[in-house]
Amino acid sequence: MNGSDTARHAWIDASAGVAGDMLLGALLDAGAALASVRAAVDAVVPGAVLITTTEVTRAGLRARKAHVQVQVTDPPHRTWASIRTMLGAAGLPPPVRDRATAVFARLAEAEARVHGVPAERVHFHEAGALDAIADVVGVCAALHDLGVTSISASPVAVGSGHVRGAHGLLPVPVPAVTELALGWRVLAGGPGELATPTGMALLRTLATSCEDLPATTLTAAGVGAGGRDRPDRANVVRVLIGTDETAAPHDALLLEANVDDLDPRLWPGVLAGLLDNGADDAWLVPILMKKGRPAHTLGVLCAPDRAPALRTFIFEHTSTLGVRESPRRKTPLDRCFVPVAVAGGQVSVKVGSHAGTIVQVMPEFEDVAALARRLGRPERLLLLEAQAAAAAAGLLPGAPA
Ligand SMILES: O=C([S-])c1cc(C(=O)S)c[n+]([C@@H]2O[C@H](COP(=O)(O)O)[C@@H](O)[C@H]2O)c1
Ligand code: NI
Repeated sequence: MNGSDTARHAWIDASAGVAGDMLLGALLDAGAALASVRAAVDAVVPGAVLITTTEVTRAGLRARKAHVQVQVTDPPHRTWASIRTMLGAAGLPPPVRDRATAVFARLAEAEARVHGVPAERVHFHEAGALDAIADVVGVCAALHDLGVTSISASPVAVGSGHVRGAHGLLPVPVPAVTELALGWRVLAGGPGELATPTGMALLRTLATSCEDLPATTLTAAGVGAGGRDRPDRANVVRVLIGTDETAAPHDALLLEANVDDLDPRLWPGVLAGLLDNGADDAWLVPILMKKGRPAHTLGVLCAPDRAPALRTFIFEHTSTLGVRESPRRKTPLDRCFVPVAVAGGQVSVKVGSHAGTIVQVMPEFEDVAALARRLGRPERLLLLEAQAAAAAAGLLPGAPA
């Protein structure tokens, strides 16, 4: 994943439609590493699919086509419940696992409503299941690799007419897309099936608002191709990624809970687990509660899209009966990490700047501690040496960033 913790917003242009492989192609075209995508998909369905890309043209525009080739003969039918288990057991980075699970849950709920069966019993058919796993896990891994922290999307062209599939002739938008589109702006946009269930489930789960391209500093763009080439309109999904270089305040949520009855030995694991699950920060404040009980307030700061997973984590790992939350404005400094050499090794130095001037220079303490252990030297001295090395490299408060 991109090493910086700068906020990155991805805007999906679905004005010509959306499908899972188109979105995957667009994110790979925007710079996501194919190796990261393959590793994530392979962790869920080892050796079952091969993902490649080719450059193609669609109505004369260059675009990247993602190909998902199924490598196994006779793949099994998979229920939503079995896919959820596979995603949970694959050892994916938590944001990838949680986003992919949420997308499949939404897809399964839509199919369940359309077919009138419980979501737990929804089947993803044979090769289609592997295809959908590759698209969903691949897209979530690509977003993670690109360091995307928030997503919005345009209105979606869903198509018109009819399409022939496992259920015979279906009207377009197909029923699952119609379910998934509830609450989103859509238009026909042309003949044929322009939005597929997997593409629509990805968009509806990952994007938090339907909007025109928001004001941003564009840093990357990718074009993902659909299967067919139409002369009248490029059959593509575009992804535009912006980085807020001025580090303007952005939305965050503060989750809080007062707890007076958790075994104190559990708290370090809780705080570490919250950070592993995407919290920006997690801390405890000692308090005196009702009835004179010594207790703690757990505080968790996070991006809004991480709140559902973090709320669940708090309920599973602490004894609280509720979590309150409040919106916060965050103004982060622009940050980057610079490696500096010290006797016997290297330490990463976090450099914070504001309006083009360095204001904070701090060696990463974990690096210092690890090097001190390896060299058998005092942490205090290595910390001073790293600060001196940073200063010698011109990394000083007041210097231009
Ligand atoms: O297999 C099923 S249950 C199925 C349901 C529906 C409904 O709308 S219900 C639609 N389809 C069609 O399958 C292909 C593949 O879709 P992906 O999302 O996997 O790309 C597509 O044409 C759907 O309309 C299948
Ligand atoms: Ni269906």
